Amino acid sequence: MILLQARDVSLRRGDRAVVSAASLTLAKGRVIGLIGPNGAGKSTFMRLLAGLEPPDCGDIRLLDRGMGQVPPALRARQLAFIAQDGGTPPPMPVRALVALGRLPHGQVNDHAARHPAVDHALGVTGLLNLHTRPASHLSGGERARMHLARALATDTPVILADEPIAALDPAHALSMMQLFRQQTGQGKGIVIVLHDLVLATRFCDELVLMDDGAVIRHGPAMQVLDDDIMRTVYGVTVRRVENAVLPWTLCR
Ligand SMILES: Nc1ncnc2c1ncn2[C@@H]1O[C@H](COP(=O)(O)OP(=O)(O)OP(=O)(O)O)[C@@H](O)[C@H]1O
Repeated sequence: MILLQARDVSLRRGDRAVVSAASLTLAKGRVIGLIGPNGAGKSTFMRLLAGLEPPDCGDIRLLDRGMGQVPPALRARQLAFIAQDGGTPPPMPVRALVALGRLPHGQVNDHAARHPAVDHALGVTGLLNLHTRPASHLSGGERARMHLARALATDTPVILADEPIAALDPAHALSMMQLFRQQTGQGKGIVIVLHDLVLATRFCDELVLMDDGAVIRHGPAMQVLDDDIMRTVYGVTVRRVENAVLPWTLCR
């Protein structure tokens, strides 16, 4: 079942084509890693996929409707978007902020804060011990987990996460990727913007590689990330290393 599909979407900012005829198909139970160098257009493409702004041309469908036809309240129950930089959160307790994820379901205040989905989201993101702390006091990594918890509390079939592990230490990055993976067992589809190509290769079913606004490759990681692409797109060479913890290293 296709949850989200973009076909040939483009967007200009000023006189620049920031996204050029980009396509992506997200099926139920899949994790797509959206990768590419800085400035490739990943965050802009994610905003289009999230319906936060319409493309200049091309078509985006969420479940069975054109994105423009999905009422905002329904979209909020079908798709959760975790932005790259959520900014400093308000000084409300973590639990109350995560409970805002119940808003699209019409649940507010104590009713929302006591909802089992909120406890579940706090539990799986490891935030139960911080749930009374003001959200504004969290570290960058804790904040990233809180934004995921809020998305999980909404319980949407589609999750779009823009660099959700950028601020996480290795253990939390791993557990966050495992958590995304587990969500697919519940039928969700997930698109994650990632710069960590090791984790992208390990946890994503498919990679979509952008460069200069365009999707230049998509498919299984081993097909997308060959030495030629690493050199031409990322400007690094890959050196294979025998008997090392990682079997390869990157060099400039
Ligand atoms: N409002 C804007 N006006 C003009 N150019 C913009 C605007 N917003 C983004 N851009 C440009 O569009 C390009 C794509 O930006 P985007 O944030 O989508 O890239 P990205 O792949 O997510 O990058 P990163 O990995 O650094 O987060 C960049 O060159 C950026 O400077």
